Amino acid sequence: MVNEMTTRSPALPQLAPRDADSHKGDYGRVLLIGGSPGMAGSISLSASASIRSGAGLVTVAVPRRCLETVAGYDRCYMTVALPDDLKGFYELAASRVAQLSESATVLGCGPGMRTGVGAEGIVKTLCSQESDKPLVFDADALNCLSQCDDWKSMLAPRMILTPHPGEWERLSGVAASDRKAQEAAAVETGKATGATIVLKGSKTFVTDGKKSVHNSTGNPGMASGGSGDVLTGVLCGLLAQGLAVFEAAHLGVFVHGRAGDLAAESVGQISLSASDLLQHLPAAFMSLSDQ
Ligand SMILES: NC(=O)C1=CN([C@@H]2O[C@H](COP(=O)(O)OP(=O)(O)OC[C@H]3O[C@@H](n4cnc5c(N)ncnc54)[C@H](O)[C@@H]3O)[C@@H](O)[C@H]2O)[C@@H](O)CC1
Ligand SMILES: Nc1ncnc2c1ncn2[C@@H]1O[C@H](COP(=O)(O)OP(=O)(O)O)[C@@H](O)[C@H]1O
Ligand SMILES: [Mg+2]
Repeated sequence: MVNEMTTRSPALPQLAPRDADSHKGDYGRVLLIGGSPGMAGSISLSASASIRSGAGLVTVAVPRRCLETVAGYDRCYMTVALPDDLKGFYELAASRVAQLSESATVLGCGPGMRTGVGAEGIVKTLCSQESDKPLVFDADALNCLSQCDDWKSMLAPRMILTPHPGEWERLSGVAASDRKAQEAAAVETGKATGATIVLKGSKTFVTDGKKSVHNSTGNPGMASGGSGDVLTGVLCGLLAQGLAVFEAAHLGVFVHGRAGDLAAESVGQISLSASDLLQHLPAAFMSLSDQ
């Protein structure tokens, strides 16, 4: 059980107003790593969401075979091709990721990446970096972590993990059907590692072991492929603007759900797609000043 006495539920964080003479360099450089043949759209959704969430510059690193596809989805991010084979990232991709991450201020990894040797190498490389750079792990980055016996020892306070209940079951060993036990495991993991866990669902739970909050926005129209990929990008965008790790997660899930609620008003829950979430992020951010 999540103990109300041991975790605090904080107020919704805010982004600071932009200085009139600020420039893109002031709003962070996001590097997103993921995608594979057949799942090129997932990492593109993340990257577009980072841009819509205020990141100054966004670069997407994808398997070489996906580069043109991903580049064709959106003109606003940059793309980098990594070594690949037919299944996704090749082993040599990890050292290239290490180089690329030097010039990034925020890292996001996992959507559509698959779980081969190359992907595992990337996850291990990112975890082993001596760095304070915020790092978001989603989808197949979490599945790669779950294949490491010592995955908890690889976590650090700079990290946000965004599992859905199936992914959290793979990691924590707690059944997806037992929501309360899954939330308790998230609190324990936050306490033990300092990482922030975003346990997704209809009332997404955010915890770093000291502070916890249940999200109040969102609707079942968001139960559609790619919704979580968008969240990954939103979180990276907020981190790029300097929000602290837990605060970015708290505000990110709220804005993401608000975009879903605005999208549902526009297209209905049945037709709502992850692309609609992207389109409604601007109105969701504008609505924050009404809070
Ligand atoms: N357009 C794209 O290219 C897309 C690619 N995607 C990628 O597809 C790969 C596989 O991800 P999936 O999440 O589909 O596959 P998973 O096998 O991780 O998750 C699906 C299973 O997890 C469990 N689960 C999920 N949500 C749950 C919930 N709320 N409550 C209980 N159980 C739940 C269920 O057992 C479900 O069958 C990832 O790399 C992901 O990023 C998806 O994001 C969909 C869109
Ligand atoms: N019934 C629901 N109510 C509110 N939000 C939901 C609901 N179903 C899904 N979502 C949200 O949609 C996202 C789904 O994430 P995920 O399962 O990772 O999707 P994908 O991997 O397809 O992108 C999460 O942010 C989750 O909170
Ligand atoms: Mg997902």
